[in-house]
Amino acid sequence: MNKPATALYRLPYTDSPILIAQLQGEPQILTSLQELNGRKGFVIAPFRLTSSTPAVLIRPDLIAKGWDQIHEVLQCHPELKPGIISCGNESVESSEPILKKAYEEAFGRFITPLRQGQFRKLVLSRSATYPLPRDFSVMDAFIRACKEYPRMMISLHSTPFTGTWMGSTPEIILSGNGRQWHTVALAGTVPLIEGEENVTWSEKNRKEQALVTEYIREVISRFGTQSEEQGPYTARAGRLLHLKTDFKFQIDNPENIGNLLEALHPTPAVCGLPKQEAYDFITANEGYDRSYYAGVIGWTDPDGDTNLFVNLRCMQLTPHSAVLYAGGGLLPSSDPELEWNETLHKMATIKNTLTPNPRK
Ligand SMILES: C=C(O[C@@H]1C=C(C(=O)O)C=C[C@H]1O)C(=O)O
Repeated sequence: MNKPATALYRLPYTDSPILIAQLQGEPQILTSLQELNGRKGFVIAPFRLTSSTPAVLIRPDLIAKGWDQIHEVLQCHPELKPGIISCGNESVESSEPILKKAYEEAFGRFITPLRQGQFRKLVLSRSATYPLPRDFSVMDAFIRACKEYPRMMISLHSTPFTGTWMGSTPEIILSGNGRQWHTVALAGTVPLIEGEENVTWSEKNRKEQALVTEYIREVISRFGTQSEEQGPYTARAGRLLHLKTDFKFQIDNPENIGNLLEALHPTPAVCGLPKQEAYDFITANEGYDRSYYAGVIGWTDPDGDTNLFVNLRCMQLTPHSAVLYAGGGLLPSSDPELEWNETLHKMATIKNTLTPNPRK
């Protein structure tokens, strides 16, 4: 029998994780984000829906809140324990020079149409595979991520359809309840150096983020009333800084947030502009499958709180390896070396949780 579908997550600025588990049957497969209208559960949706990467909804047969309750539940239901413990020793590590060469080639495919004016922005991403350290415990990694990244949403989810993923994302796609909703335009990245959060943002970073703001403003104007905008301001995410604009808005019918989600996802923070063309271009030219990276994860409840995030700074776990994912927004002025370094910095967010003594 398959292991039950589970999701363990910790919201930003809280210290109380939540465990959701479906005890009977398989999670529901969704054919679009719109199908979330009126539905409750933990969502795992890919960047692009395919038959091998469906969107799924974990039905909350069991909900445990806080470590005490979670430990109690795991004692009664050991089958819900996140199961990956490393078997070590497989040689799975991707070679960095090979990865960099593939990235530079993809960069070349992306930058040409950007410079020809076919796109205003394109997000280029990549993956890298690392062996899991001997005795790796995913639960320990989750706890380390919770401690290390108090401002991020930490998640660890596993279903027979989607596999096991862990991540620390800084990006809300949609949160709220009743009529009050919140989303963000998050883009532009620099490393945090000696804790200094007061940085001057380059023209490229400001432009990149402004394009996301413009897009989200337009989507909200179609769905919401009374939108309030705050930003852009500098927001810390682990050892990185981003530019962020908050949108607070009202919607009349929270039953239909699936429609809004379908319109928002994927935003130009992970895709590009114009949206559909960028989406098709990325699918055809990025050179790998993003799978659940840059998709949507989180809790949705038409009668309570909804907290949905973009699945970033994440990895897929197998018994031997972790596949890490990261990307960044390209504009016509982008430089390949800087963009490659940005993917290294972003990957380090989740890579640092693999071992007990990460790089400081
Ligand atoms: C694409 C990622 O992050 C997104 C892209 C950013 C950028 O291009 O600067 C910044 C934050 C996120 O919206 C990622 O983490 O992989």
